[in-house]
Formats: sequence, C-alpha cells, structure tokens
Amino acid sequence: MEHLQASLFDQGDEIRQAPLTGLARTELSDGAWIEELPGWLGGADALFARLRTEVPWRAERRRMYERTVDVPRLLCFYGAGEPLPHPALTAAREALSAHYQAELGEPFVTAGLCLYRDGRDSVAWHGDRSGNPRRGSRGPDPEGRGAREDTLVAILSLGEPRDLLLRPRGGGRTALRRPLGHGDLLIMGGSCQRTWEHAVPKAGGARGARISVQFRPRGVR
Ligand SMILES: O=C(O)CCC(=O)C(=O)O
Ligand SMILES: [Fe+2]
Repeated sequence: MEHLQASLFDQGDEIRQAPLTGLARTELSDGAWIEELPGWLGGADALFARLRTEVPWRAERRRMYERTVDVPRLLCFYGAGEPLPHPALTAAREALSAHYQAELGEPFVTAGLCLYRDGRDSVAWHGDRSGNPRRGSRGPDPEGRGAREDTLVAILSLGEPRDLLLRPRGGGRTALRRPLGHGDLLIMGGSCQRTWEHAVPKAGGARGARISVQFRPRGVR
C-alpha cells in the first residue's frame, strides 16, 4: 500500500501515518502560519483508548489571583529523552522531525499530552512562550524560546474533535476555528507563539473526550 508511509502493529491495532507531503499551509499575519493534515493518523481511535487508560494523567493546580484552582484538563509531560507511552507517538515525533528538519533545524524532543475529559475542560488563550522545567525549581522557565524566536509546535489530536481557536495576540480580529480530533495534525509555525494566541474553549453539551499531543523542540513549552 504505497500511500501508507509507516505501519505499526500493536495488539491488533494498526496505526498508520499518511505522508506528510499532504500538509497544506495557511499563512497568517506577522510571519505566523499553520499547516494542516486532517486524518494524518489512521487507527487514531484505538490509540486514544490506549492512551486514555495507560497514561498517568495528572491534575494540576494553579494559583490565580488569590485562589488556587484546578487546571481544567489532565496533563502528562514527557521531557527530552523520556520514553513516550506508545510507539506510535515515537514514530509520529520522528516523522515530524524528519519532515521539518530543514525548516526547524533541530528535532522535536518533548511531548505534552493533555486530556480534555468533556466539554467543561479547556485551555485559555495563550502562546507557548514558556520554557522547560528547571532542575530543582517548580514550574517552567518564565520565558522560553517561543517568546523570542520563530519555532514550531506540532499538535496531534485523538478522540472526539474539539475546536482549536487561533487569533492575533491581544484579540481584535475574528478567530480561526479548527475542529481537531481522530488523528488530525496541525502545526503552528513561524512567529505563531509570539504574535498569535490559541485556545480550546469550553464546549456546551455532552462532549466526548479528546487527547492533544504537542511535540515541541528544546526550550519551548
Ligand atoms: O488542545 C490543544 O490541542 C492545544 C493545547 C495547547 O495549546 C497547549 O497545551 O499548549
Ligand atoms: Fe499551546
């Protein structure tokens, strides 16, 4: 089957990557862009089910003003050199690193996994502008490379689609809306983390769970 680039067999679940040559680019403003390949990963629903049960998901709490509140989604971060929870994710990271070698000049090394349990889970407007955790300190660097340099963040979406919104930093113009799930791939590139923001807003009604896997280079988070 020549349209399939890679194939992994794991307990009967076949996970297939479509060729990354199918990625389509949309230029945004100020040197930001996105590339998209809907349905990049075949077998994504089986991968979703495995990750949902096998990843050691953690709830985080964050100080907001005078209160400490639950972050409304579950997280698991895999730093550089840490084995990923499924070989399909390692294969995805390697394929993305190879494809963007010329543009990025370095590999994707970390994987941030987020679980949106239902429509009440969300992430507020932000750019990936912080850094990786420092040894012996709590939390990421206050400022990472995404705050100063062009970079790439690749998002693989599994499970039920949720909208990823993108808008120029500080709002103003109407946001772009991309429903992402079931193996869809979206890459944010150029100045996207500095000059644009993204969010996954709360969704009304009963919504199924979604897992987002973000691959990033060193020093971006
Ligand atoms: O759910 C998503 O795909 C976006 C997650 C995100 O932007 C982040 O964790 O930085
Ligand atoms: Fe983000």
